Amino acid sequence: MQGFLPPSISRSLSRPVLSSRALLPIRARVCFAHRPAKNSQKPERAAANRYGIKPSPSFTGLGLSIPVAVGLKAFQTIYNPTDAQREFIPAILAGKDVWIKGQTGTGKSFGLVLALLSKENSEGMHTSTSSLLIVPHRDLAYQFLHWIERLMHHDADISHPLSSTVQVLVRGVDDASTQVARLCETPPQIVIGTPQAILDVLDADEAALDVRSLSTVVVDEADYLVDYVPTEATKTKKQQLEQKIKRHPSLANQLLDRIFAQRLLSPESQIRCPQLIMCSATLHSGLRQALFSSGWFPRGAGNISKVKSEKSAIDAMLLSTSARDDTENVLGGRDIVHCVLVVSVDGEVKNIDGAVKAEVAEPKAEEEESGESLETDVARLINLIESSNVELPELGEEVTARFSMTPSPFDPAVMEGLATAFAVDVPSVALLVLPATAPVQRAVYDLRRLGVNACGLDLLTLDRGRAHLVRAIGEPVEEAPTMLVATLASMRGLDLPELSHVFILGVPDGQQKVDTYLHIAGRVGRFGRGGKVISILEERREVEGVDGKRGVRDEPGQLMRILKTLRVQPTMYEHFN
Ligand SMILES: Nc1ncnc2c1ncn2[C@@H]1O[C@H](COP(=O)(O)OP(=O)(O)OP(=O)(O)O)[C@@H](O)[C@H]1O
Repeated sequence: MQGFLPPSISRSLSRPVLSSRALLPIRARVCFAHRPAKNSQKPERAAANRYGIKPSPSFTGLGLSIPVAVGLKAFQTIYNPTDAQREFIPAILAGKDVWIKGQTGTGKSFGLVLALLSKENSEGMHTSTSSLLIVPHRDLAYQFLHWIERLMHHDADISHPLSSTVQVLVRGVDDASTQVARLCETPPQIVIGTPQAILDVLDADEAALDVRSLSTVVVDEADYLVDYVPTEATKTKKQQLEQKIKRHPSLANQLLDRIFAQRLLSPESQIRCPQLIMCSATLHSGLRQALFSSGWFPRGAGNISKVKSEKSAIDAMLLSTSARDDTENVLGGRDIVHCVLVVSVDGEVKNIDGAVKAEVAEPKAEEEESGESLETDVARLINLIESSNVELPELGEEVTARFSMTPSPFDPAVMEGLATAFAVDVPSVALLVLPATAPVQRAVYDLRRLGVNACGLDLLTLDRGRAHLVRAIGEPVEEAPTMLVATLASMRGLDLPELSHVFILGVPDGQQKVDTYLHIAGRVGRFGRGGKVISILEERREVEGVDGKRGVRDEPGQLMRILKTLRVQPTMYEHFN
């Protein structure tokens, strides 16, 4: 890292100036040369002693630092790296620019964390920030924070504060000046933030986060954050998009332009800039072209290690019907079942035409096995409604009062269908994904009134929200099954281990509908687990447009086109046969 530092900062470093890139073979020695003097025990041994175990050689063999490999013991299901992690972790540690593409839920983001923590000195205090991790939304930032806390601060013995390892920059929690003060007081090894919040801090005080001292910049969910023109767009559409991007570049583009400003100014020179890592389940050729011409990478881009992991780590996890390398639309998860429910104008809920019976018999709820049917489900639902807490304390009295007097934007029949499907099938936690601009609180209110234990997805402030990150799979849950409500803008990349069902209201909107569906569906079926994705749609109907013209809205038709691209055949949701 120090190779990039301005002389003033390099001089101020108390530790020896060594390049992590050049010193991979002696990484452990470099990493631990800077532990606090009070601890004379060799850091490798100290870290291993905390658990009385040796870290897995399969992880340390990749160059992960010993404390990180030991910290993995806090994750009781992680024993060996995936093939993809085996490929990209050494590439990152060697300082290469890397693009990582692989199915949802295959450990890309987690592997990134392991690599970033193993770069430079992962223990003790830091003089400047070495890694910047750019994420699309705050909940993903908190998920990364939570992983790092578990990996590096799992033990009361650890003397340095979490804020010296990692800090989060997101809007709506602290203002920029508080964040600046915190960064100056304790420069963390890693900063995780949304583009907007990082730009806010840079505008408030550029020195608080010196981008020239960064050794690594990571963009997670890169295709969501970075501007690009899809190759399949028509010529006119391409021209429109190119102009729009020129006039209004995304915040991530603005941030990356700022970080790589020197290289953009003199592309021919060999100015050393941070290594740049792009990661997503969907890195299309349009984005790859945009990255090649962005100027952020060194000319020629011969240094890029392209890691494409569909076939390697996760052979066992490929959805057999949808592993299509050519379209780049690959669904993670072997056992994801896709269901589509259509709600008619008069409120009837049924499976979409063409849905097939589930191939493998699903585990049946006790009451179904005893011969009871949907009537029992409905009775259970009515019970839930009667016993539900309609005071909605988390929403506040004022909001509750306002909602009780205003009509809901959600179709009541659709919400009822959703509540029934939830009541009859969800054992623990489900996620409801709304369109990007839909009001989350209103959906929570409507669902609560239907007896659903709903709450807005919030991994920061709600204890029970955060609990969903921590709880181990299969751990008994005390509270009633929960429906976490999020929008399309806030679900990318999230990993909630106990999630079994994702409900999608309507058809994913936006430019890349197929990708969006794939990312939503990818919240379940992670790391070999199963799951159900249930879309709830209005039946095809005539609607009046904003211009007063009448048209047809055909949600079932639109969704079937998406599923066809993914080579997915909808499965019957048996409760609605
Ligand atoms: N080597 C491993 N062995 C077992 N489990 C792992 C391993 N690496 C990661 N995991 C687990 O896999 C889950 C998914 O990881 P992660 O969120 O990194 O996937 P992802 O590929 O980034 O997904 P997405 O594309 O949706 O962002 C996490 O619960 C993580 O703890």
